[in-house]
Amino acid sequence: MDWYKKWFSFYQDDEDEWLGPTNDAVQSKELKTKVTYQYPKSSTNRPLIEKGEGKHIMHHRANMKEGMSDIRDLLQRRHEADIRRYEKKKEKTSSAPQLGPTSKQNNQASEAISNDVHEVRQEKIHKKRPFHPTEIPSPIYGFQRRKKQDDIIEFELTTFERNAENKKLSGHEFHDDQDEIRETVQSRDHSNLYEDGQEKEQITINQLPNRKEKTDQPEYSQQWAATNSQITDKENSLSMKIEVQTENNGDKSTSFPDMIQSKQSDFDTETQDLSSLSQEAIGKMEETTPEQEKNQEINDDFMKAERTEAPLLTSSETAESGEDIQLTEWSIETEKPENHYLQDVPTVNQDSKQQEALEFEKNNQEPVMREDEFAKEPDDDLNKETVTVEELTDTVEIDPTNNNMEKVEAKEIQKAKSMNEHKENVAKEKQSGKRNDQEQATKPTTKKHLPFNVLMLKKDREFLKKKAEQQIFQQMAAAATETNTVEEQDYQFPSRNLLNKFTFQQSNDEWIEDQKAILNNTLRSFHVGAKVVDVSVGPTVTRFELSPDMGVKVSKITNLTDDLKLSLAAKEIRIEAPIPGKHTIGIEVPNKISRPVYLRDIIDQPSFIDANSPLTAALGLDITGKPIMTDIKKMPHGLIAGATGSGKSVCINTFIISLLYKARPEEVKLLLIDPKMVELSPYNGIPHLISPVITDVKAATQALKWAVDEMERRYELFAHSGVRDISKFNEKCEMQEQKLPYIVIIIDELADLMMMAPADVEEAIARIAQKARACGIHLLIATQRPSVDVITGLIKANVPTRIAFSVSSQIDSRTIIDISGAERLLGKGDMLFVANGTAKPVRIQGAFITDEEIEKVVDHVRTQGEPNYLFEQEELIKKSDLAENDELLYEACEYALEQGNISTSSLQRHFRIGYNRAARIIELMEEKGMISEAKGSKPRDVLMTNNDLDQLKELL
Ligand SMILES: Nc1ncnc2c1ncn2[C@@H]1O[C@H](COP(=O)(O)OP(=O)(O)OP(=O)(O)O)[C@@H](O)[C@H]1O
Repeated sequence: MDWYKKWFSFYQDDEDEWLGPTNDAVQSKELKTKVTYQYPKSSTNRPLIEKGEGKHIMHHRANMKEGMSDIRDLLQRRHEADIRRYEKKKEKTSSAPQLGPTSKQNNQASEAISNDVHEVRQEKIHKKRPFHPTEIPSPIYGFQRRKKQDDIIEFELTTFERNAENKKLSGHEFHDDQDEIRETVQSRDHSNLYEDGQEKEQITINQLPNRKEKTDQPEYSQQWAATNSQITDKENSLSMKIEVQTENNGDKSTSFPDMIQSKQSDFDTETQDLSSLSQEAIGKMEETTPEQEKNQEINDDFMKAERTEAPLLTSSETAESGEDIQLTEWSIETEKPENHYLQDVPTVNQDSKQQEALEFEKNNQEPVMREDEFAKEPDDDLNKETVTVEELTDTVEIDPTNNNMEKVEAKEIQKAKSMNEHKENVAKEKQSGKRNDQEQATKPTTKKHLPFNVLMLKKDREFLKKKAEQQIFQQMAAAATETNTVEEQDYQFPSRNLLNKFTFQQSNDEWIEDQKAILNNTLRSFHVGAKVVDVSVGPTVTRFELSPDMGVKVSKITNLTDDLKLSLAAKEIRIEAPIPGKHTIGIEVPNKISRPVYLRDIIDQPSFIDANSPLTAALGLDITGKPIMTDIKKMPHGLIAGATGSGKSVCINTFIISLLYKARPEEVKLLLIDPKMVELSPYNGIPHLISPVITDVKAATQALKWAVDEMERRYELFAHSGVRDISKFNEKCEMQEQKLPYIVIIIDELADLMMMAPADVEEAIARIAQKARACGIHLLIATQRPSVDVITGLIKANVPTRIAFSVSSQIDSRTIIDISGAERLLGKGDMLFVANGTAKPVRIQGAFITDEEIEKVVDHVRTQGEPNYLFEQEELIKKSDLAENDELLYEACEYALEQGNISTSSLQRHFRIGYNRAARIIELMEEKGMISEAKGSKPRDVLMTNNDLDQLKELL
């Protein structure tokens, strides 16, 4: 058997794949192979080399050695050729620069040699693939590199560009046709793709009416319905294929020229395109069926269609591009009677449907995009479409078998679905974009505007803020314009006859003479040299003016207050020593019969009528009977304080009614805050109001904050306008509607506000009192508790005008007007008025107004216009609640709902916040009824539901 082994081993070197019986020689070779190609020791996983591969490598090595010797020879020859060429060149430079035939031959020979060498080298190098330690083979692809996607994309892009160019040249609406077919098929549910073939047939019939039904081939319809969008892509691919075949054949025969001509006369070109597309889609679908025989038949059909293309092209002479060829050939195939798959299919509403498709196409035409921008800026969807076309082309040609076809079709279905979704999105975007066609027309290119500065600097923020505020001011001015113009035209001041007028004539001459005599006698009895020189009879008080002798101290007289009071038998006397501007000391004795002061008495006065300021307010009559009125602009803020029942509310009413008699709604706006809820409520609905009368303390606080913001806005406006105050600003305004109204904020009871939110209220009042004068915002604060915790030093220091009604103690009087005297007032409108800039108070009997009078005036004013409220109380309350809430409140509630219970410590841990904040959040949650009360050391129960959480989210 040795000869047999020798003979066998002789062939073993050449037969790489031979695996014969084992012998020593073979084993030794295999061992050598293993030793030679053992991988270096490392932790890296290496692919195993099988025995057969080792033999391959050995064989390649042997071949490589031979190849290397060849390469060496070729290199040597090439080197020699180079040397000869170099010498030739040298000779040329020295002699005539002409290339003789020999040099050309040499060059050609050398190039041929070099090419041979290069080929051989490439071949050998390709065969040789030595192990490279740094190169880790892929577990899937091994050493073979994965095909780069870029190449595919490049190819696809070039294909797309070519298609786009062809479309541009042909002017056909092929893309729209595809879209239409795709959209009609997309309306079907893709989830039942492989369930009922009959249903899919119906889909095909309904959506593409000119397509012929084929009931004996349900799988074709299934594929058609499943690959709705890919059908058109396949059409493209097949058309491309047929184009190539057409070019190669060069022989284009006409199988059905008559039928083509008849159909061309029936439909226009675009309709034919549409029908041909859909028909070809079915043809394509049929081509992708699992039956190979039918595939062959379909291929035959395509070949026939290809042959029928030639006369149409030659006759029309308009189809210049490949796309045209493609479209036309599908239209021919649609009507082809030889296609036995389509013979029995009836035509359903062909004319009407095609007409609809044509109209739809015309309506959605975008010639500018198609002609100019289509080729320049290809859409992504078109790109994707082209991708699918190429992919489908490959799959159709490569996988003719049934199993492969099914797999490919499944992949195609997935791709088609994804592409359909993309198409839908693109279609929606296009529809929305069509609304702004004109705007887009002004933008020839869709270049993105890239901001050069992406950081928002502080300067930028300030600029934007100022810009926004200016816009707000302009909007406010515009809003005021609308309301003011109407109000100015319609507003009429209330008549003075709406107020009661009483004539009170009473002679107290005897009583005055008696009181005068009593005073003189009393002073004489106390050995004080002074006598009554003048008597001033006021509405409630008569003032006797004493003129002290020389050397008599004023204090001597003032110390006799109680003695005089006793002798006069007066309820209360007040000594004003000395009377400002006089050499006399006044002793104010209450009248025996006091006379009320009505508002009409003040309003009827020429001084009030002639007053220019819209903020003129009537106060009352002084001791001498002189009407006293004040200008709120000059106050500029007032504090009204007095005991209960002293007449504060009446005083405020007279202020408001006076303003209604002097100011138009566009001139003065009122912000009424009435925690007592009943004092100022009659004024609801008048056009002078900024908001309805605010009765809630929280809303009042927010309203004061709004006033502060308004003050700040106005000052910024003045700064922009270059004026210092509101009067100058209003003078500068050319139009009435641009003028700013004065704002009078009246708080009837400050004590309530100070009890609820002392810090916020005091801060707001202080800020308004400090700055708001120039911007036309004025405060009138009334309180019945003139204690230092209500009228704080901060408020007092910024409210210069004080009105003190009767108080119970001298301390309260000092709190209000910094001097005593208010404790000696008689009440019922008896007041001490300390005007801005004056040190001495003036005793005034405040004007009185009845509720009926108020009602009449308010009714009249209400008829003059509707109020234009800037905000409602509810909004303010909501805002206040929001301000009180913590930012983490909602998240904390959510967390509590998830956990089922909540505690301060768990909030601290979860949100990483401090104890104070966590405890405040817990309190807020408890206050809102979200969680239970404290249960000692145990966590609180959660009482809220998901609905509560949703409501809380809406509120926040
Ligand atoms: N100027 C006035 N002339 C005559 N009577 C007056 C005058 N002012 C108040 N009165 C009388 O005093 C009463 C109480 O007045 P008013 O309600 O203004 O007091 P008040 O200080 O507001 O009390 P409260 O703080 O409790 O509301 C009025 O009903 C009225 O009869």
